[in-house]
Amino acid sequence: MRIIYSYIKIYKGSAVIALLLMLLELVVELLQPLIMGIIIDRGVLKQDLSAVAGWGGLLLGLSLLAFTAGITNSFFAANVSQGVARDMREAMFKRIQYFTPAQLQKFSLSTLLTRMTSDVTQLQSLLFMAMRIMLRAPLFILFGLVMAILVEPSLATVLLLAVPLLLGCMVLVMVKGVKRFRSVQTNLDQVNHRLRENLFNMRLVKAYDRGDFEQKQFEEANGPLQEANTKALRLMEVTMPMIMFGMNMSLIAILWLGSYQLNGGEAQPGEVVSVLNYGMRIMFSFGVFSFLIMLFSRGRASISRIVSILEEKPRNDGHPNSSTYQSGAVTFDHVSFSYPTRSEYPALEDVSFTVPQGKMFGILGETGSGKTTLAQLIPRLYQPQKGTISFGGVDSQDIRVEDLRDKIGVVPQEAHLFSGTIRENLLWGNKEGTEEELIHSTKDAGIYEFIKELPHGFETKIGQKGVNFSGGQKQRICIARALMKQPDILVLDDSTSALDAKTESDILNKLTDLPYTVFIIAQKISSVKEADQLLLLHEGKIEGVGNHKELLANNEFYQTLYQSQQKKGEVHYVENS
Ligand SMILES: Nc1ncnc2c1ncn2[C@@H]1O[C@H](COP(=O)(O)OP(=O)(O)OP(=O)(O)O)[C@@H](O)[C@H]1O
Repeated sequence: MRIIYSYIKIYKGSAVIALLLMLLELVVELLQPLIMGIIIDRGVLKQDLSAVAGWGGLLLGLSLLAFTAGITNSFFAANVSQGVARDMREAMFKRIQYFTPAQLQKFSLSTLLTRMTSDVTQLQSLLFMAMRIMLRAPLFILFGLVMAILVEPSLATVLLLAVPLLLGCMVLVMVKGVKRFRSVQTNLDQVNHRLRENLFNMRLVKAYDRGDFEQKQFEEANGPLQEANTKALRLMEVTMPMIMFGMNMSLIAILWLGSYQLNGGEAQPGEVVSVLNYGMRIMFSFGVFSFLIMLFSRGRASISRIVSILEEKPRNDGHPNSSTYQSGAVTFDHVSFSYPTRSEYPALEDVSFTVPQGKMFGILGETGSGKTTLAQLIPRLYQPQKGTISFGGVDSQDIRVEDLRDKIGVVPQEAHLFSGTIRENLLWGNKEGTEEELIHSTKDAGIYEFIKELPHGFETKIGQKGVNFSGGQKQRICIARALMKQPDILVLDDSTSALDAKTESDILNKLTDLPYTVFIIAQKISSVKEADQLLLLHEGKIEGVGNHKELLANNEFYQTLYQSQQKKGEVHYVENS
């Protein structure tokens, strides 16, 4: 809650004005039944028209004041609630940008989306209502009771008995409500998850004609959401009539008791009307209160989901006495790593090697052998549990993560392009990049000729997820994007897999001429054969290090791999070229 308060504090001025205006409305509301009683006793019953006009005028004036206060209160309440919601979305977005992959794995993408949209909207409504009516309803119940006691204590006893009983019921409802509304939001996560996955993979769904299956999956997520919603709202549906019944009974009791007192001359008609009026308004406040409890229960569930994102600790940016990054010479020294979700299984075990600045380092291994894991440790997306990774002799832990990543260009396994133009995508790697650099990078990535032939060249629009380009074209644009950064270290994670052998070999030849340290991960020997050094990985452990010739002569693992790939023809092109 303290975090939420720190966001509200920014709008302290508006929030205080809104609350003061709300209190003004409350005071007027509390005075209205009293004045009505006075009009009846002093004006109507005594047939004193001037008293009716005087007190009636006061009532009208106060109503106008409350009306103006209400409108102004809405304005300030909206200012605070919308401002806080905007700031919170921004803060969450910022925090997510600095999430480590482990933190991203902890919160699924769908839950992040729900939290940043639906949960923040819930909080926004809660804040608005808090400043508009949330405090007014309970305060009216409390002070309405006090006023009723002041007007006619014996009649007010009925309310004094009924109100605490009904309040107790409401608190119980609130406790249950928080749990049920939390379940609504969790189910909403599931619906968003299914929706997102389906929309992102629509082409695959169509190709496999799995529309019906997907529909079923969606219904399986949508059904529980409806059930959770119904369950949460049922609580309100049952509570409201119960409260209304309790309050109506109290009003009947007041009327009954009032008629006795009137007959006995112990109370004035105006006093009975006043207490009855307070009772009716308290009943109305209970109605508002139960709606607010629903909002509050839902809002509380949302707040805890928002806060858990904001409370995630930012990544470790290295030690305070950070050394500066020196060079692209990379050393892994007895590195072992397990993913947080599979801590018992080492994805990498005791991996040691050194790559001098400007050399090409190939990483080979069967699927699941730890190649991508190794690549992710280089820009410090994960931290190894054992061993050290150093750059130019400086421990990566001592280098500020921004400095480190600034020097590393990564082309991930999945070629992802953002919607926008080709130019925008390339400049994403280096927003200050010149036209010359764009041409250079795209030429090195073997995609310049293709872009030049497009009717709009670099200004060609890329559809969502790059739908209007082939897999190989996307891979080459992604390589060019990394080259635009002019990094010291380039990490290509199986990024040439969709290219034909000739294009692949042309690009790799270009890369050898560049002064970068290149890590190239591949499944095929042909993709990495020209590398200065090759690292063979098997189940997270090193099976050998050396160049192609050395490994072919001395390493049994490599020989077997080579022979099996030769049979499939996967190394032929480069062998013969
Ligand atoms: N985020 C993750 N959480 C838990 N385990 C993971 C995660 N990513 C990978 N692994 C596991 O770590 C091991 C190494 O995976 P990695 O992705 O590094 O293999 P790879 O050699 O790159 O495989 P491929 O060639 O198929 O991409 C595998 O057993 C994999 O199941």
